[in-house]
Amino acid sequence: DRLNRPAPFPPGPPADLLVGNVRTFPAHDPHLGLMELAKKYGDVMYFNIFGKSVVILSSQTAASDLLEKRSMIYSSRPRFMVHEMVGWTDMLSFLPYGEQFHKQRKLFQQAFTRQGCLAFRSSQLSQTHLLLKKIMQYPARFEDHVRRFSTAVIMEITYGHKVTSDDDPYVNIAEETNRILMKAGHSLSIIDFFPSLQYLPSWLPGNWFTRFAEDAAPSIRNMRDFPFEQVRQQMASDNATPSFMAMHIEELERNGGASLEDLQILKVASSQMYAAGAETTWSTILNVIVLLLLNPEVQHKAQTELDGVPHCTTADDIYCGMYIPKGTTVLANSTALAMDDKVYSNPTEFRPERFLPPQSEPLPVNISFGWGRRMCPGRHFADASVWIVIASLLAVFEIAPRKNSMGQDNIPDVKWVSAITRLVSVGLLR
Ligand code: HEM
Repeated sequence: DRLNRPAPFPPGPPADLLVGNVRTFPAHDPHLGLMELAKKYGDVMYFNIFGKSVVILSSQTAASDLLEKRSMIYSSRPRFMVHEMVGWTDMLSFLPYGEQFHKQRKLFQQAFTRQGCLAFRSSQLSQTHLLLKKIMQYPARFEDHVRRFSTAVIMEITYGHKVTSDDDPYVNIAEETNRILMKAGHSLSIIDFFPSLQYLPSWLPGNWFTRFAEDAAPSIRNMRDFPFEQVRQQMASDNATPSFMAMHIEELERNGGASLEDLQILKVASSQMYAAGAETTWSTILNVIVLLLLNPEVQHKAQTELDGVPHCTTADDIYCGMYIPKGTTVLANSTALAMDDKVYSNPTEFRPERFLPPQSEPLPVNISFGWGRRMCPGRHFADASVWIVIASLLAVFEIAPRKNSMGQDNIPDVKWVSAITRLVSVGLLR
């Protein structure tokens, strides 16, 4: 096999005979473990996990060279069996590079251009006002208010639905889907390596994925069908509020009618909006609040960005003399990129002015929003949500720890947990 390879694999820890790097791939806090390993093995590291190739990129140069400049062949996604079992493979985030990917991505790109996002500004502003009011009334529950803000904005722009109560059917359905998404995760599980395990009966101990798939499928169908039916009914009775879904249905009808396939793609793309846009936005806002509160001791613990969403290659490639085979899972480790002291001076220090002249350190746009043809299509919208909320909070409130009975600052013990993003664990700030 080694003789047939056009170049050696990138360097990486030694592999065991059958299982490859299963023992040497960091299992806990992989973003930190991989950052350590990169010091020894370099910016482009190779792992073999049960025969599957995984490449970890640990510098902005390598990530940009491959995921941006060669995005023609680095823009697919690895297959996740758990997603296939719950019927989730048609969601843009998980689609392999190809026709379906282009169709769905186009819906996002049409709606979320820098200019197009202005249509959503009034919803972002009115929800921000509501957020400020809620924080004023119940400051101890600010995490709940921020979560509610992100969800409400997404529901309003996607379906034209205004969230008015804590027991909102759209929110309940969306939170149920979020729970499923968090459980399914973005990482490979044992059935990705041994797909036949999916056919084992669900009662078998350890076979959580079959039971999970059975439980999750109805919620996912509901998340797609319920809001769609509501918008269709509102459009039929002429009282639909402008939204991503209504806008695309109108456009399809103007262009000669919507086929069942068009409508299915639209339903899936709309339901993806909550999955991709809610937690990412609230965790970014909460992390900034916590950084402002705790500055300067603990900031290095926070990672507002995703730990990285895996890409997958669709052709063999050679990079700097290293062979990266077709079908390799390629992941840029955001933590290693953000903490690179060749790019950022004292990277663990929370110093936002580092991005302004005279230092003008590079903005971490790709670290936060991803790369090449898979870069986050909601980035202009998300950027505006975070900016409006943080600027408004700073204008109205002072973010400071509460005092204890002795009048001293009660510094909370903040922990970050891994979900879609790494986020402040809910409840710890109360
Ligand atoms: C602060 C908030 C957000 C952050 C940090 C964020 C970050 C990301 C990242 C890192 C990716 C993966 C890119 C890659 O594979 O290279 C992604 C994908 C995606 N994001 Fe966002 N995002 C945010 C908000 C949003 C919002 C509000 C929406 C929708 C309105 C959205 C829609 C999507 C979609 C649909 C994808 C999948 C794209 C694809 O696979 O082609 N995101 N996002």
